[in-house]
Amino acid sequence: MEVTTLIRTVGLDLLKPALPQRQLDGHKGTFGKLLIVGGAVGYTGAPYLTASAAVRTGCGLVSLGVPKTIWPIEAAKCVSAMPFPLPEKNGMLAGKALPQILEKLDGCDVLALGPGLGRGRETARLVWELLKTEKPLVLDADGINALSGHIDLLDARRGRPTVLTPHEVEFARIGGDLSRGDRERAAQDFAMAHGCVLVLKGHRTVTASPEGDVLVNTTGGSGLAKGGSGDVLTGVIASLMAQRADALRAAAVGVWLHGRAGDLAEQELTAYSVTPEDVVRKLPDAIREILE
Ligand SMILES: NC(=O)C1=CN([C@@H]2O[C@H](COP(=O)(O)OP(=O)(O)OC[C@H]3O[C@@H](n4cnc5c(N)ncnc54)[C@H](OP(=O)(O)O)[C@@H]3O)[C@@H](O)[C@H]2O)[C@@H](O)CC1
Ligand SMILES: Nc1ncnc2c1ncn2[C@@H]1O[C@H](COP(=O)(O)OP(=O)(O)O)[C@@H](O)[C@H]1O
Repeated sequence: MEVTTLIRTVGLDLLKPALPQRQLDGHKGTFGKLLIVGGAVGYTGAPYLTASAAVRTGCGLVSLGVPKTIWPIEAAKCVSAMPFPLPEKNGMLAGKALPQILEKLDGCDVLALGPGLGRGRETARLVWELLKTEKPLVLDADGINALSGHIDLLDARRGRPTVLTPHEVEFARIGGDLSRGDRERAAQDFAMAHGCVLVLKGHRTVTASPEGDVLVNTTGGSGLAKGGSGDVLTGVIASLMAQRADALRAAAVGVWLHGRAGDLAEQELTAYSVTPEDVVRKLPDAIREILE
């Protein structure tokens, strides 16, 4: 089937109605419960960045499941989220962690899976099992890598809200075709073929929906080209989904906010000196621009 690509640029017309409302008398449960699963020995920053960004973007309750060896680090860093320890093997989450993750997920609205997870056989199997959840899912980093050769597990989620956030190398690993040099078309083809919202990261990130929508982002620059920036983006998108934004809007607003926060951080600190933590710190100013 030939699909006409209608490419739209993300602007305030789309952003204003898509940002979840804050009910004045809402309590923490009103604003959603997010479970983040990730982290490994060597990747302690990634889950911390995801959790910080999720809290800063408005999610009511953020839980963070990490391998037990790194749990004391996350517990010390993430005072506004709730890190908990999980069984591990070789510094990465073990298959034995599955029942505990599922129990926690039962009480949550959204799962964000992958930041800093590492690439091992057992963690991949864990990802395969967690893909079966009915809950909305944001899959990033090594969560995406675990899909390599197992894309049928993504296809089986069709109809359930699923956002994938690959950079170009991760996109290629799961069958994304950039050989024509057309990022918009490649993202659209993938999203439609696999029934997910696909966020193809990079300068001018492309967000595509299973229905064929293609949204091109205009915010963000080279200050974001640092390890950990993508982990921040995952937290922003998952937080918006926990606040009941649908997957496409959460992805489009999340990408814009993340890029705009990066731009504002660059203005203050230069593109050289911005860190992913600075991007998290600038999220409130980016949110304010949508609200005003
Ligand atoms: N603080 C922490 O804890 C952090 C933890 N992290 C965790 O590390 C894990 C591995 O994630 P990863 O993304 O670093 O590794 P991988 O998937 O092998 O690909 C990366 C390589 O691909 C290449 N590349 C080429 N084009 C590219 C493009 N457009 N966009 C991006 N990359 C592009 C480029 O290679 P190069 O150009 O150097 O040849 C690049 O080096 C994962 O779990 C993640 O969450 C990180 O988030 C960092 C902070
Ligand atoms: N030059 C750039 N312009 C705009 N955004 C960028 C640029 N370089 C990187 N980014 C953004 O920064 C993030 C990097 O994510 P990723 O490559 O997954 O890094 P990591 O896994 O280390 O966090 C993505 O959201 C990407 O779109």
